[in-house]
Amino acid sequence: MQVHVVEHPLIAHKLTELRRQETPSNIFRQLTEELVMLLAYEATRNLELEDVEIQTPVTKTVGKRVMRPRPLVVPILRAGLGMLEGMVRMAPTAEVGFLGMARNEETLDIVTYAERLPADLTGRHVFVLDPMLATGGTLAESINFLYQRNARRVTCICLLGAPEGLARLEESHGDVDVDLYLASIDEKLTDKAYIYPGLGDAGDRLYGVAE
Ligand SMILES: O=P(O)(O)OC[C@H]1O[C@H](OP(=O)(O)OP(=O)(O)O)[C@H](O)[C@@H]1O
Ligand SMILES: O=c1cc[nH]c(=O)[nH]1
Ligand SMILES: [Mg+2]
Repeated sequence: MQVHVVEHPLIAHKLTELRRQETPSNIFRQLTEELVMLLAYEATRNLELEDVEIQTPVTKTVGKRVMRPRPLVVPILRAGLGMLEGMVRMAPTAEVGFLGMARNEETLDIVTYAERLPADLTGRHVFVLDPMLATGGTLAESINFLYQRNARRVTCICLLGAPEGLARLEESHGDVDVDLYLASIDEKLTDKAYIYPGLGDAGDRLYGVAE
């Protein structure tokens, strides 16, 4: 797995505002979208291109477009949904699939409660969106799900990661080419498996308290 922490003054500034406990949901959603756009610029750097012939007002010429099959963006519900709009604005040819996963906060087990993905992902470059990589259980489970559908190239975009989660991802998925882009690797996990210093529960901060 290749890990990329994207260092940029705008990312550092926006991330600090996102972490603040007093940042309200509407601003939290806006900052999340902006951060994803900045991360997506880096995370899509290696998208493959193909030639396309076009007509400008002056002449015919050969330009570039993102190679087919189209990239697939997969937000992990709920919190990953907050990253979707920024991502598809940056990658307009992408298709979107959905995975719904929730971490049981007592056992930390992952429940997959929804899926709407193509049956065969052979040859697709898949971009997984989830703001938080804590224990790594959710992302490991998502990559495993995509692997079962024949995906072999997966780029994960997260806002925050914990060292424990990164270590867990490093151990798995030898057969999948995984790139991970993050705005920050935080210090550690708390005893309740929250990212420290973190930003709290991303899903709740985006959408309100679950249950
Ligand atoms: O690395 P892990 O330990 O698996 O934890 C990370 C997961 O926890 C959060 O989702 P949550 O389960 O809270 O669901 P939600 O998005 O619906 O709030 C977050 O968005 C990740 O998906
Ligand atoms: O810090 C954390 C850990 C898991 N999920 C979150 O939303 N936040
Ligand atoms: Mg949550």
